[in-house]
Amino acid sequence: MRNNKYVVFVVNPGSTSTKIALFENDQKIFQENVNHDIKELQACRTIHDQLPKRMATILNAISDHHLDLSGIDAFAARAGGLVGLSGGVYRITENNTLYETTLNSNRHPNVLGPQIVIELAKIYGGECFTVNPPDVDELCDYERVTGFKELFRESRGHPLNHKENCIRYAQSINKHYEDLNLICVHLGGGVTVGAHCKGKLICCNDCLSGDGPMAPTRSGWVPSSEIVKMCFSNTYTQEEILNRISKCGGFTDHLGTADVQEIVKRIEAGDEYAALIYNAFIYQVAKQIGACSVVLEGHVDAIILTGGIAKDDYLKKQIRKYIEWIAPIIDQAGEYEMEGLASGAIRVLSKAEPVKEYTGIPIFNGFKCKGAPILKDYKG
Ligand SMILES: Nc1ncnc2c1ncn2[C@@H]1O[C@H](COP(=O)(O)OP(=O)(O)O)[C@@H](O)[C@H]1O
Ligand SMILES: CCCC(=O)OP(=O)(O)O
Repeated sequence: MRNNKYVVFVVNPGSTSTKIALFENDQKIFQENVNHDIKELQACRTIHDQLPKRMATILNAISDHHLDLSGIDAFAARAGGLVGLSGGVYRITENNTLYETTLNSNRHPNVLGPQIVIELAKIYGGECFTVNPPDVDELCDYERVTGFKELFRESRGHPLNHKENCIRYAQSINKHYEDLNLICVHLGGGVTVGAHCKGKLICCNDCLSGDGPMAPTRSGWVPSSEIVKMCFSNTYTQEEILNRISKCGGFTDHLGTADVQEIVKRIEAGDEYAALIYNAFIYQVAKQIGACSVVLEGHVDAIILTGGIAKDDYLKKQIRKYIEWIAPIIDQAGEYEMEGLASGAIRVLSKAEPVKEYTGIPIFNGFKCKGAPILKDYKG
């Protein structure tokens, strides 16, 4: 502690950026967002090969900005690559199951979070946590059912940012998150559109599995039979196809960049193909918002737009035309992931909330109804 305040350093490795921030209690005293060149990241064979670059970015920022980490209480990082789990704050240590699981996952750069904070804690001291990881799973059963009896849908997205945005919006109108029905739209390197029904994220696209709208670095939905044909064409490796779905599909595939500001400049300069792709993206996001409004049976208190792309005025103008009839649109462009990570760590440090230990046992263990296949037959 410093001056009776908890000191927490936050690390957020995203698909297009590394964000860091320093908090004293709920006061953010420093934040830096480093946007990486997507081609440079893709040149790394695995996500784990990105670690030295991301680590150097962070250590340079600490030294360039003379950040004082003395008396640090905790490091909090976005993590990922876990099985479906309940929401909350999870401990990270060098030999716990959570840490080991992220070492063995290559799905998204957020799996680097635990390694980064463990290294920082070795230098500066302090405990390590992650908060509401992307794998938090509160889906309703209808969301899980697919047309293949051995496959079920999982939730993988941005619950940290979704929930922090919903909580803050609820507070702004003197209500509780648990009293409202909200649609939260995270528009970042990955894109998720979720229906929050009285405090539970009951419907959300899995943005790492080709589900939902396309995104700067994700394919989104693509007809399955066409992908199957590509898989068996002897032209692509499994890794190449998976990468196109979850790492370099979407804007990167079509336009060679994940940078929306660059795409908007191209559109303004008359690039018709860039306009087609970006307008189709806006249409796909709007369509998913419509789907969420149906899930909530039309009782939608607000639609919250968040994430880096929500800063784009053109997108906000265009999307409004499709969705303004559903509910008020709340502009919360940017994100509250850093605040969500810091406040989770502080809740645990101050004993306002118990810390959880990750077990590696998935929260969903099969449908409860008579006649449903037993879980070992499913592949999530
Ligand atoms: N001012 C802006 N206007 C439009 N797009 C932006 C702006 N700032 C960032 N973006 C876009 O937002 C996306 C990254 O969003 P962000 O929420 O920071 O993502 P992540 O954490 O997933 O890397 C990128 O496509 C980036 O080009
Ligand atoms: C694992 C899903 C989280 C995600 O997609 O994050 P980014 O949008 O930061 O890539």
